[in-house]
Amino acid sequence: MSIFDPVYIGIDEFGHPKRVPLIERNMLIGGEPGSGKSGLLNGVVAHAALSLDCRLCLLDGKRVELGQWRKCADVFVGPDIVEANKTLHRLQIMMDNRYAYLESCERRKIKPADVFTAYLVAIDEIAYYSATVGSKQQREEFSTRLRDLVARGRAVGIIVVAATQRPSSTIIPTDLRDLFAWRFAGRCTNDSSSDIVLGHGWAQKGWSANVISPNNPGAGLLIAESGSPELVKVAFLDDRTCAAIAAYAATLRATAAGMVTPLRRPRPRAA
Ligand SMILES: Nc1ncnc2c1ncn2[C@@H]1O[C@H](COP(=O)(O)OP(=O)(O)OP(=O)(O)O)[C@@H](O)[C@H]1O
Repeated sequence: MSIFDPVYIGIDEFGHPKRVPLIERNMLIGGEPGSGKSGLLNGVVAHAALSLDCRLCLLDGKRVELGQWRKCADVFVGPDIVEANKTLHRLQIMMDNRYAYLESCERRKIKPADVFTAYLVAIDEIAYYSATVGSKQQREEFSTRLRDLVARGRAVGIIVVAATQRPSSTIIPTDLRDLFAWRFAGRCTNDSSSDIVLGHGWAQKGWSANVISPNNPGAGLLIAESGSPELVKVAFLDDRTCAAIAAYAATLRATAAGMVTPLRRPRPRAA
């Protein structure tokens, strides 16, 4: 698999597979607790983990939402704001170096099989780092660094996929929201939370994630940069499936890095 391939996320209203291109794009996932955000986030991380042309950087304040992918990741940050800020800073330095390289080659963006690898930066619960833990200064530092990565990372292969169960204007200001090419709103507690994820005015036009049944987790409205929302049901990977994919992806990665010998088929015996 490749991170340049569209990522399978579930099915649309007609039952057709829904795939979204993620390279050179970011994704925002919002919705109330239990609406199915982790399902989508895990599906995206699974695709990236199985893509050897993508490296993973995971931030998860709860540790357990993305914890299973730890063995496939370059970096895993738990509930530690200092580590989270350090990690985003390192990504910014890498981003600047990549831009310097592109400039020197007179190129504008990453291409398949490039000299540098794409990075998926997956964050479960932006609000944990941007509004809950640490000092005001540390939270602001996190928000500023994240905004920079979302704004400038795309062309150099840095893909940010971030989830929040608190879609409010303080957590996701409009100017940050608009930088996410893909936005998914699982069930939201009111029209205004739904608009904060999808964009202002969609609830008034009849597109509100507030009308999604609480008994239908994984269903939500997906919108692309310049499109209209569409109803999708995201795929759900249970714990066992995630663990199995993560173990397989970790072996693939170790094999590609030459750390373990690939399993060979036994040779047929001579007659
Ligand atoms: N696509 C789906 N199909 C069927 N069931 C689902 C789907 N997505 C989620 N669920 C069910 O809903 C439960 C909650 O989903 P999930 O953990 O993804 O929600 P969440 O929005 O991430 O919640 P939280 O914000 O509390 O982390 C899951 O444990 C699962 O049982």
